[in-house]
Amino acid sequence: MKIGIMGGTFDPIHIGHLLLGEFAYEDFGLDEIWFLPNGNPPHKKAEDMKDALRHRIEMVRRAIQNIPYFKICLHEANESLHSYTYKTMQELNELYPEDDFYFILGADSLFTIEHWRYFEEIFPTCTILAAMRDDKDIEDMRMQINYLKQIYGAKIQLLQAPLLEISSTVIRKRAAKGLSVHFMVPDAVDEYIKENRLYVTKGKNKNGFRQDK
Ligand SMILES: Nc1ncnc2c1ncn2[C@@H]1O[C@H](COP(=O)(O)OP(=O)(O)OP(=O)(O)O)[C@@H](O)[C@H]1O
Ligand SMILES: O=C(O)c1ccc[n+]([C@@H]2O[C@H](COP(=O)([O-])O)[C@@H](O)[C@H]2O)c1
Repeated sequence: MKIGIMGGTFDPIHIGHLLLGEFAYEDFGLDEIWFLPNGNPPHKKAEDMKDALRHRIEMVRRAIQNIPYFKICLHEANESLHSYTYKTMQELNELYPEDDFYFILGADSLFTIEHWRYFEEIFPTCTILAAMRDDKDIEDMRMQINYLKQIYGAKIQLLQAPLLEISSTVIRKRAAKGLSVHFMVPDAVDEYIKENRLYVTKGKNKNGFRQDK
């Protein structure tokens, strides 16, 4: 099978993530997309992420529940260990030797990938599908893709999905102010955020969720 891996913090999952999954699925003829919530991402503050994993996972579950080719992969769902993409991808290749993996990411991730742990070891494990995002224009993307291909022998393809200026940060900020996040997240996620009062209180709330300034 051809499996797309949509890795993220998903704090919360939003329609930008889902559209990347959908376009990767169609344009590259993938069989399944696995949403991979990271447990304890090394690049985000541990104290900010504490206790939030359960909610992040539940929001992913609800967002994808009616789409048969979208699955959740809990390989990194461990709060007490840092999750590193090179390690996860090596392990997924060992667990599923018959399958081909496609790691889906946005432009911001493509431009910082050289700062990831043992990033060169990611390239033999998958094809990267890189989508445009925000301020990066297509020429910058093409140059970065060619650079990573030439220097590291990476397999990278441009993923052409609709440009959406949407981020989990904006959603958290709006929810914190009591503003609507309707249409930015699926209805089931919107309801979950409201029911659990995620992102709402001043300082850190009882769920340990981040509060953005
Ligand atoms: N609107 C978007 N367009 C393209 N790529 C996106 C978009 N939102 C997220 N991504 C990509 O999805 C992956 C997971 O993103 P993540 O879960 O960190 O969401 P985020 O919106 O970037 O979160 P935050 O605002 O908290 O940093 C990353 O590779 C990121 O580049
Ligand atoms: O392995 C690393 O060092 C590493 C550093 C930064 C990000 N990542 C992965 O990149 C994906 C997108 O990350 P993020 O921060 O945008 O949610 C997600 O799967 C992270 O685990 C991985």
